[in-house]
Amino acid sequence: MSCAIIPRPFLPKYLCGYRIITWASYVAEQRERQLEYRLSRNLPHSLQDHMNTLPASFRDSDIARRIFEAHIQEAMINEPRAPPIEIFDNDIGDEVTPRWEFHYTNEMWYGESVPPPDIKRLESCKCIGKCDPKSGKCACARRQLKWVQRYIDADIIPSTWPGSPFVYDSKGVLQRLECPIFECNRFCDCDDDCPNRVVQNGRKWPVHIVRTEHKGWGVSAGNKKIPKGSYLGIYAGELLTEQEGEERGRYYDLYGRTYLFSIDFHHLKFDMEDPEDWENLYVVDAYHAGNFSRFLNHSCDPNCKIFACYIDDADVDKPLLAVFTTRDVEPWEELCFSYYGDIDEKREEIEKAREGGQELVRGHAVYAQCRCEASNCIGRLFS
Ligand SMILES: C[S@@+](CC[C@H](N)C(=O)[O-])C[C@H]1O[C@@H](n2cnc3c(N)ncnc32)[C@H](O)[C@@H]1O
Repeated sequence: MSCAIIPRPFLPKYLCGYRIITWASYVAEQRERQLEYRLSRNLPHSLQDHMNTLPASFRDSDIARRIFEAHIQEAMINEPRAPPIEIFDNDIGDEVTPRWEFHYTNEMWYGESVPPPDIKRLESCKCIGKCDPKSGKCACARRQLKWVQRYIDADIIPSTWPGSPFVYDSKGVLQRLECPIFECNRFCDCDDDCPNRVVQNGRKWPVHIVRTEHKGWGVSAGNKKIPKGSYLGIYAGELLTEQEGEERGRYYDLYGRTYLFSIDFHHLKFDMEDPEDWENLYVVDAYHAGNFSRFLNHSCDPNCKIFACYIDDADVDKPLLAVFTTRDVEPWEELCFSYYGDIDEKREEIEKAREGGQELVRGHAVYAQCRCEASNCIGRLFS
């Protein structure tokens, strides 16, 4: 614990009547303040409302497409190195833009009864410049290693690992494709270009929103190959309690389209005697608010995955959902993740049910035929 900052009462110091402000005193004060965060009840909707009053001929015009792209660009203010996102005209279907039904945002919007980010309990490192994960002194490296170790103990990942305790290499490429990610945070002493700051520094790879043949809108890579382990963006949206997610889910199921993501990562169940007893606390809903990642379709042979990523909230139940590639992606290839999490586990579950004479088919519109076209497709969505 020698490097972790442990919150303690902070007593300001004075010199000749002037208050002395140091980085340590600044951090101590900031910890006592509430981090500004967005409330889902304040989601803007005037642009969508306005567009929806205009005739369909305008909404289906190139001007509408440009307005949508400008709306996206506006939300990219915290991603200075992110290439612009185009709504790609690939001549599939009639829609020129996605429906004007959501606010484009890269942020999380907190729903009713969701606690604000817990910054008081954040552990932070005291590294100078870039963190040296092998020094043994970096509190963030030690915290990451502690979680990696739990995966090793649970036999989920091999115990031999030639890399550093961080899950990223020195260029910010994700090396460990199984564990949650613990990045350095706002109270760490290290620089902004520390190799343990990737998600917080934003997307760098080009992606586009495209029409697909059978799955509505989707996301494709741009004109560059994207290497395995590259960060693409967070699955942004409203952070809701499980109860609210369930209520909304009932409508989405009937409607046949859902943007709900349950925060039920493996590591959250580690302390449970029986993981079946575990109860989900939060979900992310990208229906009314979200970014390009709300258009990521499901594939039974995915090239992306969503990882739990912790930055400025010490509450382990409220990670950011960070999308990374899990293999090299060709230029213009569609980007997809598995809506089932571990698709092989799901495949086994379906096989077992079939052997037992059961079919896991449910009634609502959302349990549709999977159109991912993978050779090992399991056949249905959300079954
Ligand atoms: C998170 S949204 C993805 C974006 C969506 N395609 C759109 O146009 O907004 C999830 C919905 O996309 C469709 N979808 C995603 N993956 C699919 C697949 N493999 N096969 C068929 N439909 C899919 C389903 O309607 C699903 O409810």
